[in-house]
Amino acid sequence: MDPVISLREAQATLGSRPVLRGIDLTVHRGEVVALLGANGSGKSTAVRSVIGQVPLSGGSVELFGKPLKRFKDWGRVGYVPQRTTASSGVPATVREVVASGRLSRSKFRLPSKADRAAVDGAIELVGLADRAKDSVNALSGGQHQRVLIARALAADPELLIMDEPMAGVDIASQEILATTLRAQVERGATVLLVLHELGPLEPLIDRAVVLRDGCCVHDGPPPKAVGQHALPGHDHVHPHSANEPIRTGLLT
Ligand SMILES: Nc1ncnc2c1ncn2[C@@H]1O[C@H](COP(=O)(O)OP(=O)(O)OP(=O)(O)O)[C@@H](O)[C@H]1O
Repeated sequence: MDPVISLREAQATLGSRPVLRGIDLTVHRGEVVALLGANGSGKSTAVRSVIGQVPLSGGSVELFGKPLKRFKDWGRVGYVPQRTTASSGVPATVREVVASGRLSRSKFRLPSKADRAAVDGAIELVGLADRAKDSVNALSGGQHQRVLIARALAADPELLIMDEPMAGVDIASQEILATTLRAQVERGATVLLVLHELGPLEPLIDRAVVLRDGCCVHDGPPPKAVGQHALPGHDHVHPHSANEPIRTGLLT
C-alpha cells in the first residue's frame, strides 16, 4: 500500500490550546477517507497541518512519501478550504477563480489548450457552465462552494483534500458533487474529506477516522447512520460540550 498522506503522532497548539494531541492518519493511494468528529475536535486543524498551513509542534507529516518540508509538487494536491467565499474582494468571474486552481500545473505560462479545457471541464463538472462568466460576487453560498471545488479539480489533482465540501450545499447539488467525486475516484484520485454527515458520499467512503479532543478515537469502517441522522436531508451541526459523548450523527 502506497501512503499518500502520513500524519504521525501529530501535535499542534493554537494560541495556548493543544488542538492536535498525537494524531496518526494514513491515507493510501486510491482511498477515500472521511475525517469525522464533533465541532472543535481538530478536523480542520488536522487537514490544514497536512498542507502546511498549521505548523506541527510534534510528530511529522509526509505527502507522497516526502517530508512536508521537501514536498514541492503542489499541482498534485487540490484543497477545498472550510466554507468560505470564492471572492477575494477583487472582482473575479467564476472562470477566473477556477483558472487560478490551474496555475500550479501551467507554471504561470500562458494557458494552453489543455489548461483551458481542464478549467472548462471542472466548471462543467460542478454544474456552473452557465455561470462561468458571472462575477463570483453574484453567487449564492452553495455556488461559491461549487466554484471552490471546481478550482481544486482544475489541476487534475492526484490528492483531493476537502474540508466540509457539502456544507451549505443543497441536496441536488450534493448529488452533483457526489457524482463529480465518484468520477475523480474512478480515475484514481485519493481523497481526504472532513464531513459532518456522510450523506450522498456514503457509498464512496472506504474508511472513517473520528477525532475527539484532538485525538483519534476510531479508524475503520464508516459508522452507519441511524434514527433521524439516517434521514435524507439531515444536515445540521450538533452543539457539543466537552463532556458530552460524540454524536456526529454517524456514531449514534
Ligand atoms: N487560530 C486559532 N487560534 C486558537 N484556537 C484555534 C484556532 N483555530 C482553531 N482553534 C481551536 O482549535 C480547536 C479545533 O478547531 P478545528 O477548526 O480544527 O475543529 P473542527 O473539528 O474542524 O471543528 P468544526 O466541526 O467546528 O469545523 C477548536 O477548539 C478551536 O477553537
